[in-house]
Amino acid sequence: MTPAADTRIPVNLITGFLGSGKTTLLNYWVQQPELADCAVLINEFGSVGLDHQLVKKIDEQVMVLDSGCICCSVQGSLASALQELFMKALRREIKPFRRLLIETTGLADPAPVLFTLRQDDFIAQRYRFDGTLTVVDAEHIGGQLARQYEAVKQVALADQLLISKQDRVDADTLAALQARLAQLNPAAPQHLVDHGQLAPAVLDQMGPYDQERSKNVRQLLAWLRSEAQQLGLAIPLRPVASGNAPIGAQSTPVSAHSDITSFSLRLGQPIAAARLLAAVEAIQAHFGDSLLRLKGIVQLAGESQPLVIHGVHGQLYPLTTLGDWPEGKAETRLVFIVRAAVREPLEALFRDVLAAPEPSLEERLYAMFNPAEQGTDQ
Ligand SMILES: Nc1nc2c(ncn2[C@@H]2O[C@H](COP(=O)(O)OP(=O)(O)OP(=O)(O)O)[C@@H](O)[C@H]2O)c(=O)[nH]1
Repeated sequence: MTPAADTRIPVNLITGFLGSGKTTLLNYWVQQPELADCAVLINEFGSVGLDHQLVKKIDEQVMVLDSGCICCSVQGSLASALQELFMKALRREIKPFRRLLIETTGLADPAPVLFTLRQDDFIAQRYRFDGTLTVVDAEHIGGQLARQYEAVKQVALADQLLISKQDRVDADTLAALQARLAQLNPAAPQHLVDHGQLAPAVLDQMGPYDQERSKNVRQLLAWLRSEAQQLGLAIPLRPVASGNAPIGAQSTPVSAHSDITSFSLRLGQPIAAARLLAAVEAIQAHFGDSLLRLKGIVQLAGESQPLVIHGVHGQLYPLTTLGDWPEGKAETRLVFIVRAAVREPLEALFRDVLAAPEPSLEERLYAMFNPAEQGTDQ
């Protein structure tokens, strides 16, 4: 079939490690007129989905798949979600869409998702895979490539590499990163993305998806495995996919990312800004690299608007405002993605610092003039 005669809906995967900037890019894209007729499917790691609340244009075109990570436990749910979207558009329950963007979890392996798109007959007849865009965090990717096999695979399987957070690194670091990415994936063009801003025209440079290249995926994966073994990276075991669980159904969380876990906190009372920052600083200081990601919606004392908090490893980003409270409910909802080994002590420390009484003025002055004594009590 020639590309022009192919009327199937193009599907793009937007992948990239935890906190790399996928939702920020999607937020920009869903507001661009060129992408007015696209649908978005967001998959999240963890029990509490937040990303779909953070994509500004929340309407029926944005669908969340939160029953697990699509690369491991919920390939059946992915197939159901794709079917449901298609049937809803057919019944005019949602606007017909001409492109589908799937945001994977930050830990996803793109390969099984590609497999689902090709193997399910219903889907293969209605959707065509149109390539993977991998968002790469200029500041953190070096450490992620060294420690996480998922990050290496996301880069290696990309059709286009989108480098975010260039503002956080110097020119030499950026040049070294670009050379490293070219070494890992010489075929993928690289684009710089500034706070999510990238012209959606990159999507036109994708297709037609190179069938020859996709045949080489197996070869590429075999090469990656041997590279990873040499580098001493843990290769996640791939579990058997569970059946056709409906979207949002509670399925037993089977995950290939077994050394990583998530937990969430909901707090009904407003939090003092100083307490929240102290709690975040404490877990960042004590658990460093084991804290992969923190994100959430926060109800700060004295603030009527919801605020969005983002942390990636030891980095905390400036708080931003969100228009409305999700589901009209004012409460703090925080999601942590951490190495399983530290989950309990990290959660306990966070709760303890959050619940601690406000320091007195004397204590604050003392801490200010004796900074060396800070953080040495653990
Ligand atoms: N300085 C800077 N910050 C950025 C840039 N792009 C994204 N961010 C920030 O990085 C943080 C994480 O961005 P997200 O878009 O939520 O990342 P994500 O990949 O969707 O995260 P997960 O879904 O948890 O994997 C947010 O605070 C963003 O504002 C950028 O180009 N520069």
